[in-house]
Amino acid sequence: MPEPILEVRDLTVHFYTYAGIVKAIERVSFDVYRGETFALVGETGCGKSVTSRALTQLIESPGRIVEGQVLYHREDGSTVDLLKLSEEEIRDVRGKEIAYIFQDPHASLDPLYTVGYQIAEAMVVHNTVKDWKEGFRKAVDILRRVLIPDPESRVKNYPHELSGGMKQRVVIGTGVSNNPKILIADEPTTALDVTVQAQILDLMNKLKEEYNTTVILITHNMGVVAEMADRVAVMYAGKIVEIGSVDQIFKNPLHPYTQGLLRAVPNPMAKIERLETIPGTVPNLIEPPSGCRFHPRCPRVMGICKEKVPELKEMEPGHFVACHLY
Ligand SMILES: Nc1ncnc2c1ncn2[C@@H]1O[C@H](COP(=O)(O)OP(=O)(O)OP(=O)(O)O)[C@@H](O)[C@H]1O
Repeated sequence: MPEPILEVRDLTVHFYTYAGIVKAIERVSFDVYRGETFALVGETGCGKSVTSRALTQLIESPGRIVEGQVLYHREDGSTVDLLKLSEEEIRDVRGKEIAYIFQDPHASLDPLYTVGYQIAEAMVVHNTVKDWKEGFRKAVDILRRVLIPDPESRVKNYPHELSGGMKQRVVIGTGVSNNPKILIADEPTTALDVTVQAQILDLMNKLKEEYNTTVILITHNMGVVAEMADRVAVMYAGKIVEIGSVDQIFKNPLHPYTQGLLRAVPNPMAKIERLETIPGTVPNLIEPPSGCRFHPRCPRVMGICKEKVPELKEMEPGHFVACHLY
């Protein structure tokens, strides 16, 4: 049996805005297993980023409500609910045990400091090195680890002296500097050129193998999922509609939304019929559709879909779907 490192239960995030309450994610539940790459996929605005940020209390808007549980199982056998930790405790978890890589490397690095300083700082702040001197020495090793050529001189560069791909390598290096147990990568390659994207994905796979890090990958790109992930959760309008292994999702997608997503990408593994698009647009999350949130766009909609919210059901071992068809 795979061992969960995270158990997310009924995670809900609402934002109070002038226009109304945005129900960004609603009772989202999933497990992440130790050492796997778990992908969260779905269209823009479906709640991938909110979910990943909520895991470590990174939702900072003043009018937000966060409910549910995020159980984190440490290697020593202890378990904590990350949503219950104090600000100081969760700050220590972030960066040390659970690190983030965000989409835009330009925004993740401070233009005023050298890359060596920024990598060293991540270690000094969390006391994983004894002083700045050790931090700078390790920063060179980290640049080497993320395959930056000539790390001894690059460590003294400012971010503007590096290409986009190199910057994202530095961001990844900062992320892994404290050997985190979980790395949360939110669209880590979206802002980069296609050729550089492949290199960054290769690098992440290599680091994951080397350090047995668990990776949570946020992406809207099913091609990236096929290449990187072990398991996948498909999100639609703030709900998880399907969870399964990459094979289950690509070879036997059950939810009409998952089937639509796969049709939208060239996908040699899928056996499904190819239609061109999913008609319609993503719903407004202030007044989401009743019942199944996908029903207004669903080609197989039935009467019950408008009335009843479908729960996730296990259709084969490890393959869950929330759809009234099943
Ligand atoms: N601070 C906020 N206040 C109000 N609504 C918000 C806030 N942050 C996010 N949302 C809303 O929550 C929903 C989910 O957003 P989220 O960023 O998680 O989507 P996403 O799937 O990650 O999209 P993308 O791929 O574009 O990043 C969206 O409707 C978004 O507008």
